[in-house]
Amino acid sequence: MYYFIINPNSSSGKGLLIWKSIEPVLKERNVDYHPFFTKDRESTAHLVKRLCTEKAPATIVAVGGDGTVNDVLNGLANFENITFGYIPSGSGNDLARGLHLETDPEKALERILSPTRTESLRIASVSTPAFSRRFLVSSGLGFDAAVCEGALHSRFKKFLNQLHLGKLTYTGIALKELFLSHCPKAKLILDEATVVEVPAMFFTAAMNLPYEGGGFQFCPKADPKDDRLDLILVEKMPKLKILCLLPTAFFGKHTRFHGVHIYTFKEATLITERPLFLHTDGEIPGKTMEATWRLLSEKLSMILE
Ligand SMILES: Nc1ncnc2c1ncn2[C@@H]1O[C@H](COP(=O)(O)OP(=O)(O)OP(=O)(O)O)[C@@H](O)[C@H]1O
Repeated sequence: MYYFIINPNSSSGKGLLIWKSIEPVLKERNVDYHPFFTKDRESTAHLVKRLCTEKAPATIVAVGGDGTVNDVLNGLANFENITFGYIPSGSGNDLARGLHLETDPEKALERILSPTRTESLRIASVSTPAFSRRFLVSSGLGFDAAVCEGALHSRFKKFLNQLHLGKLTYTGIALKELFLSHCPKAKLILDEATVVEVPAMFFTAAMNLPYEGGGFQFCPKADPKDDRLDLILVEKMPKLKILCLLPTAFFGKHTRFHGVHIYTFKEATLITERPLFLHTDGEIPGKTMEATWRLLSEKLSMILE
């Protein structure tokens, strides 16, 4: 049985249009399926948890952006009896980019119905004193999360999405945040062994896949099939230098800049001198002064081709 979890409002309504274009294929092919439309983060996770416990074995298919996948991931249980498929309909689409997934909805559906490659992917979590969330793509603290927070409330996002220029939302907000950003003192502890003191931190992101923020290849070697997470830490640097650095990150060439550090780890804790926004796959669960990222033992069986 296929359970489709559809965020109709992903990418300003594109999710619903995509669903309307693929549902006739399911009917035509007499596929056993059940659609659910999401409302918000909590109810999606709750629904997925119920499906995993009551309906497994099953294939759960998310139709939405990276945030919708994150909401589904946070409800998943009974991993060994669940197969996961994804039809991308977001504006950032870093999950699809990182896994080289098909983005054409009908072709993506075809792959899910007749898969030729399903792989076990590592998933990760972030814990703060106030909350915990799983993530599949990345989770960051500082500038990248402030950009996500800005995009969630952007008046221009809908307009730009309609012009298929959703990525520009992030670029515009990134420029604004760059000039507003204050870089706090921070301490990074890697695998309970290495301590890195950072006099002024621009942002830090733990990454399971190479891209975040709509195509920034911040950790080019991040791989959800290996046993480690990658982490990028960018120190405070002149704003002009950041403006030169960010475009190079689209090609993963930013790592040559002085002040950019890449680490790999199984567990890392970041402590900052004041609360900063934290994101998980582009969604903002809150602000925190302390975050611990770690790889989880559960593996997600995901249809890739
Ligand atoms: N029916 C709904 N209406 C409005 N918002 C919803 C609905 N269902 C879920 N959401 C919210 O949408 C968020 C996820 O959006 P998603 O990331 O999938 O799309 P997007 O923001 O358009 O894409 P991207 O992250 O790629 O920019 C969820 O965290 C949830 O809070």
